Amino acid sequence: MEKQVEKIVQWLIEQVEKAGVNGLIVGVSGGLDSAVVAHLIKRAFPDDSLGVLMPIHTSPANMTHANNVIESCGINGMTVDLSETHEILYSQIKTKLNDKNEFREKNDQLAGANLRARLRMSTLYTLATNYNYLVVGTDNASEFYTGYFTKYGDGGVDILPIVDFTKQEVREMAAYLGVPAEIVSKKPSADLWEDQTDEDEMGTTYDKIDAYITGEEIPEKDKEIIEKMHRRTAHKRDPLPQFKKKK
Ligand SMILES: Nc1ncnc2c1ncn2[C@@H]1O[C@H](COP(=O)(O)OP(=O)(O)OC[C@H]2O[C@@H]([n+]3cccc(C(=O)O)c3)[C@H](O)[C@@H]2O)[C@@H](O)[C@H]1O
Ligand SMILES: Nc1ncnc2c1ncn2[C@@H]1O[C@H](COP(=O)(O)OP(=O)(O)OP(=O)(O)O)[C@@H](O)[C@H]1O
Ligand SMILES: [Mg+2]
Repeated sequence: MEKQVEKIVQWLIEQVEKAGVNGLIVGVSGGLDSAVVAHLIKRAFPDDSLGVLMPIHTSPANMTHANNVIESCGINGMTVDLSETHEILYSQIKTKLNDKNEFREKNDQLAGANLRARLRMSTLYTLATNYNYLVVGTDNASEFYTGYFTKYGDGGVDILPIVDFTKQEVREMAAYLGVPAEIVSKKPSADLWEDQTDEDEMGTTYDKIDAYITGEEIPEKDKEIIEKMHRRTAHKRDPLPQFKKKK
């Protein structure tokens, strides 16, 4: 693990040099993936790394976890509360839709949730411009394969240091890096609505996804769920479709 971490840290330094910027920034949620990334970027840039807490009606427990991450790695921290911004923008959009009688209740939760992720992305890029930093993504291999992220939300980033590691590998890396134990053992959640857990929403487990993408056999039912997610989200990984004047 030590070698692996050293390699990632070196890679982060190279990315910053190549881009000609000053450092790195990440959103810190109190979850596992961002805890690992915060620790990694602090190692790469002790004086030029920033972890940003962006609560949107976030639970006190998650805020405590996020603050514990900032403390455990000693990274510079900042909190930008987006609760009111989210409320104002989403209710303005909903008012417009309701005026036209076109508001679709069944898409309400997902639309509001994806807006959270995109407000966080906008906040990170605003800060990145200020400091001349790159925005670091927290996607792991399991999330990337299944497309379990918001396009241009938490998926809207400059570099992906842990995208080649399964959730289990990220958990092992977290323990090695000194991420607080309660975060290492916590259930993965996008916190996009109350009591959301990734595994409930996906209908399969990270253990199964990890096993599948590393070539192990898993039950047919889980294979189908994972392959369906992978197919449905291909557009998030592929280059943008571009109309060409000439073929
Ligand atoms: N074939 C296609 N070609 C090009 N674009 C296509 C497309 N199909 C949809 N689209 C576009 O993509 C949009 C749908 O994608 P997207 O907006 O991402 O939304 P979608 O994939 O529907 O939802 C995001 C999922 O990621 C999960 N998530 C989000 C954020 C964080 C985390 C976490 O683990 O922390 C998880 C969330 O719980 C939810 O299940 C559509 O509204 C449309 O604009
Ligand atoms: N409240 C928040 N404040 C700051 N960033 C956030 C917040 N919520 C989500 N994010 C950003 O969105 C990313 C995607 O969330 P995701 O839940 O996949 O990762 P995580 O919370 O770090 O780990 P886990 O998947 O184990 O919950 C986070 O890693 C973080 O960068
Ligand atoms: Mg989370």
